[in-house]
Order: sequence, then structure tokens, then C-alpha cells
Amino acid sequence: MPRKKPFSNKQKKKQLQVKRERKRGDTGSGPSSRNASLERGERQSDTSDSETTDVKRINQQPFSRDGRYDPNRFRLHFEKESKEEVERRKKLARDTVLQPVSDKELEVDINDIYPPDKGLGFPRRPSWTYEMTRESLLRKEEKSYRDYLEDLHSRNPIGTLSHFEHNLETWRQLWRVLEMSDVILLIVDIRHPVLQFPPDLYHYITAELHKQVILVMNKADLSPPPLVIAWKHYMTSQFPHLEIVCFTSHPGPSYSTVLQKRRMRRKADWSRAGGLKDLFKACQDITAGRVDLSSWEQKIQRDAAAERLDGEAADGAESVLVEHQTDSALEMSNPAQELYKDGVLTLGCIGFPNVGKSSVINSLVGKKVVSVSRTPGHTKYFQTYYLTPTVKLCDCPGLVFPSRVNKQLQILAGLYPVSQLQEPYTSVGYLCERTPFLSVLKLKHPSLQELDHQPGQRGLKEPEWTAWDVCEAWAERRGYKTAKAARNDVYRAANSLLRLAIDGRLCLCLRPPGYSCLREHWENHQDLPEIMALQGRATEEEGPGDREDEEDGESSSEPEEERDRDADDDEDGDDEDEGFGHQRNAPGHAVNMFDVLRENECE
Ligand SMILES: Nc1nc2c(ncn2[C@@H]2O[C@H](COP(=O)(O)OP(=O)(O)OP(=O)(O)O)[C@@H](O)[C@H]2O)c(=O)[nH]1
Repeated sequence: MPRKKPFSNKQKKKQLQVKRERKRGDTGSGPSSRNASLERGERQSDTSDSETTDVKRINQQPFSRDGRYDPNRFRLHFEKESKEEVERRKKLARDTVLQPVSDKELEVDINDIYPPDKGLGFPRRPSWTYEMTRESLLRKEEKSYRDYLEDLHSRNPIGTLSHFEHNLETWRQLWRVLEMSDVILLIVDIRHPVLQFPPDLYHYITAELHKQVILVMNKADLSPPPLVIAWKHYMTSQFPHLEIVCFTSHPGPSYSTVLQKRRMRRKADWSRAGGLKDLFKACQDITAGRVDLSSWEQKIQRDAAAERLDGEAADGAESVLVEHQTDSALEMSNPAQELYKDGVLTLGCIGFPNVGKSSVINSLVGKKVVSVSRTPGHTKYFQTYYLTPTVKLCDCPGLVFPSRVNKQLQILAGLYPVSQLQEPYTSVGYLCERTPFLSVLKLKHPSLQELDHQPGQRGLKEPEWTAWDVCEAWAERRGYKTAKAARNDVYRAANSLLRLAIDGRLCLCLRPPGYSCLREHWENHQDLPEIMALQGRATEEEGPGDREDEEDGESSSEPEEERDRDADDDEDGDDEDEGFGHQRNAPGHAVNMFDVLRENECE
């Protein structure tokens, strides 16, 4: 019998994909979202109308055939890194010994991310009149965008800028959403809010458009409560007119451990979000009686009552009117649109990819109306949804603004599709230097694994770790092997570690400047109970059996199942979501996800 050939997951996926494309009748000429990695190494020329630099198109959707709507128009475009740079970083990951960084290094000042003198603005829509033809308007926008990029690059030497969006089509969508919204919900991830809050955007909305911004600090369940409060105070001190609302779409006693064996999947429960009332109150203050928001208030009360009764959202959440926007809506819209037109409050949800914009919309509505995914850049085209007859929500594709943030940190903040990274190892190194990875991941150094086979050679000295060693050890622990030579698959291990961090299972939270000095103050702050209630966390001391969804008694030291799949998967293909906040470590012991941070703090 001929020997069975090893067949990797990747190959299997590719095979399925080709099959699907054949079924659809595609000739295979265009890359799809899942095989974009095939493009790796291939130098792309600039085909988009307005790009001046060499860009890598990522996170593509399957190509459509001629004459049809092209979903790829809105895919992420990031500047392409040179092969040499990628190789240099790989070498760095192999050679550099990891050194834990001090607490101070986790403190980040917004002015270091967006230095005011570096021209880190975002592209503006040039002025236009109704006399202009569509073509001349588009040309003008393209020229203005090229000028913007030139100016940006002239003020920021090569290598100093973060990855940022190079697709003008996506910026056009932001322009439109800003124009049509009365109040802007700028959504950020609480773990690193300053990375995702471009001051220029805030000033543009408030000073030029004369509209209000509500900063929604989302994913509050992923941060220690004192840090949530500290960030809130820091942002208020920097932007005194900003309304701030803490929010979570997945409240509950977070979290599973990294090494959890069992994974629970259950239907996403969009009716349990924390922060709904605060958001309503903020809008009520801003509109000051100019819009009748009573239907929204009633909806919140109705949903809360239904949730108390049987854990289900009220029936009223069933019908949601969706408005699909056309291209012409993007082009000839009036920037000075009248506020609260027809007595309707339009809330524009904007922010970086993956911060949870779609989840916030689903939570407000109380059911899934927008697709949610771990893949950044999933939302491609803006749409509006009527929450009630007088409140309209507008979802916008995620946009990465230019900044001076380190690229490794950007990746850990979840804005780049992990499966398409050419070099994930230095990001793993960045993470490990900021988290007590050894105690959390329970790794064995690769050199000790070799010594296991040579008794008598052990116990000499604690080995030093490089990022590459961490990936090797994780591959060994998880049994990731390459298909051909059955060696440890370090690339897959690196991706897996990055996903754990992005999902919040390996907890890396930045802190506002001065946090360490004032830690006691924040840890005893009077607002703590309020934040904990919002997070859906009862007291830390909650006893065994107090919560639902008890895990069975399986040991947490067993490797988990395939939680960190190879591809950045969609969460809602089957209308299910991860069981956030409902996993447990051992019987009767809710896992404290913030252990990671605390251990780090104690070092
Ligand atoms: N723990 C936690 N995860 C969240 C929360 N909100 C969203 N997520 C997760 O974050 C990821 C991104 O959520 P989306 O709602 O798709 O984010 P988005 O901003 O619309 O993303 P783009 O489509 O890339 O612009 C998904 O994996 C969500 O499950 C939250 O409040 N808590």
C-alpha cells in the first residue's frame, strides 16, 4: 500500500477553497480572502486610483465577476514591507534575548502616539459644488489624497509611521458617515484607547463639523476595573469636552485561562451588554430635547425586563429597518447636513478595525443585525439601522489612522489580520516582554526538551528565551507540526499566541501616564463598584456555584482544543459567539483573567 502523504490544515483549506470557487464558477484568477497569503512576496504595483506607495492588499473578499459590485474595493490596504525588513526582524526574533520591561513602559502618552507636530491627520474630503461632474469630483478627491500622502511621508521618515489605511475608498466611507451622523460614537478598545483615538479626528468633528463625540471605551470586560477608571480620567483630562461611556458587549466574569481545555460555544447574547443606559444618557444630554428619545428609553426598559424574565431580548428587537447605501450616496452628499433631520438622531459608529463597532450596534439593537468577526476589516461598507423610529445607527468600516505607534503593538491591538502576517515573531517577543508568559503558558525551553533525552545534563542554568524559543516551545506544547518534515510549526505557534493576546486571553493592557504612582488611588476609587457592575462581575470573592455555566472538573493544565484556529475566522457564520465570561478554570474557581497583569505588576 502506498504511504499516506501528510496533508496539512492549510492544504486542506486551500483545497476546499478551490472547490468552492469552482462551484461558484470563478476561474480562479482572483485571490480570495483566505488565500491572500499567496500574494506574500509578490510585489504589487499601484493599481488603485490614488495610491502613491507600494501597498499590500489584505483581507480580500472573493472576486466578483465583471460588471458586478466589487466587494474588494473596500479591503484593507497597508504599505508593503520589504523582504529585507521582514528577514531582519525574523533574525531579531531568533537572536534577541527577551527582557521583561518595567511597569513604566506600559504607560503610554497620547502625544507619543500622535505627536502634534508630525502632521498625523487624516485625509479630508476636498470642497465641491453641485456644478462639478462626478468624474471631476472623484479626480479632485484622488489628487487631494495623493497630496495628503506626500505631505505625511515628507514629515515622517520611512519606518517611523505605523501601518495605516491606504484605500481611499474606505476613507470616502468615513467622510460620508461623518457627514450624515449627528453624534459620533468613536469606539476604542479599553486595553489601548490612546492607540485608537486620533486627536485630529476629534478636533475635526468638534471644531469643523460642530458635532459631538462620544468616546465609547469598549471591551471593558477585558480590563482590570481600576485601569478602566484611570483611562477614563486620563482621556477627560486630555479632551475635556469629550463624553465618555464605558461599554462591553460581552459582560460576565471574564475569562478562561490560556490553557483551558474546554471551550464553550453558545449563542451570542446581545441583550446583556453593559453601558447601554450610559450611552442613552449621553445622547440625551447632547440632544437636549431636540429629538424625542422616549422610544429608545422604552426599548431599553423593555429589553431589560425581558432579560430579567427569561434571558431573551424583547420581541420588539425583531424588526430592524436596514438602509443599504448606494455609491451615489457616497459621492454627492452635503457635508453641512441639517442636524437631527426629520426628528431622527443618527449615531455614526466609527473607529479602528476590530474595536467592536459592529458588536456595539448589535448590543444596542439587542440582536445580531451586523456580522461580527475576529478578522480586522470585516465591515466593508457602511449601512444604517433603525434602532427605533427616532434613532438611526450607522456602521462604518474600520479605519487605521497614521500614527507613530510601534508596529508590533499595532498587531497585538488586533488591527492586522494575523493569518496574513509575514513576520509574527517580533510581535510575540513584544508581548512576552510585557506579560509573565512563562507562568501563564507553562512552557519548557526547547533546549531543555533536548536535554530530556540526555539524562545527567540537566539543572545547570535557567535558559534564556528568545521570541523564537517561545514559539517553538508553544508549538511543542500544542503539537503544531509542519506537514512535510514534522518539525515544530513555529509560524502557526506565533499566530496562535498573537490571537490569544488579541482575544484578551493573554492580557496586555496599556496604562495611562502616571498609573503606577497612583495605583493605590485607582484601586480604591469610589467608581469601582459601578465599573464592576458594568463588566458583569460580581465581587471577586464570589463563591463556588454562584454562577451559571459551571465547567466540569477538567484540569486547566491540559492544552486547550483548537481555540486559536489558523485563519482569522468569522464568529457568526453559525450565529454563535465565543462564550465570553462563562468559562471556568477549575470547579468553583472563576478564573481571574487579570492575573496576568497582576503578576507582571508584582515583578
Ligand atoms: N471581550 C470582548 N470582545 C468583544 C467585545 N466587542 C467585540 N468583541 C470582539 O471583538 C472582535 C471584533 O468585533 P467586531 O464587532 O466585529 O468589531 P468591528 O469594529 O466591527 O470590526 P471591523 O469589521 O474590523 O471594523 C470580535 O471577536 C468580537 O467578539 C466586548 O465588549 N468584549
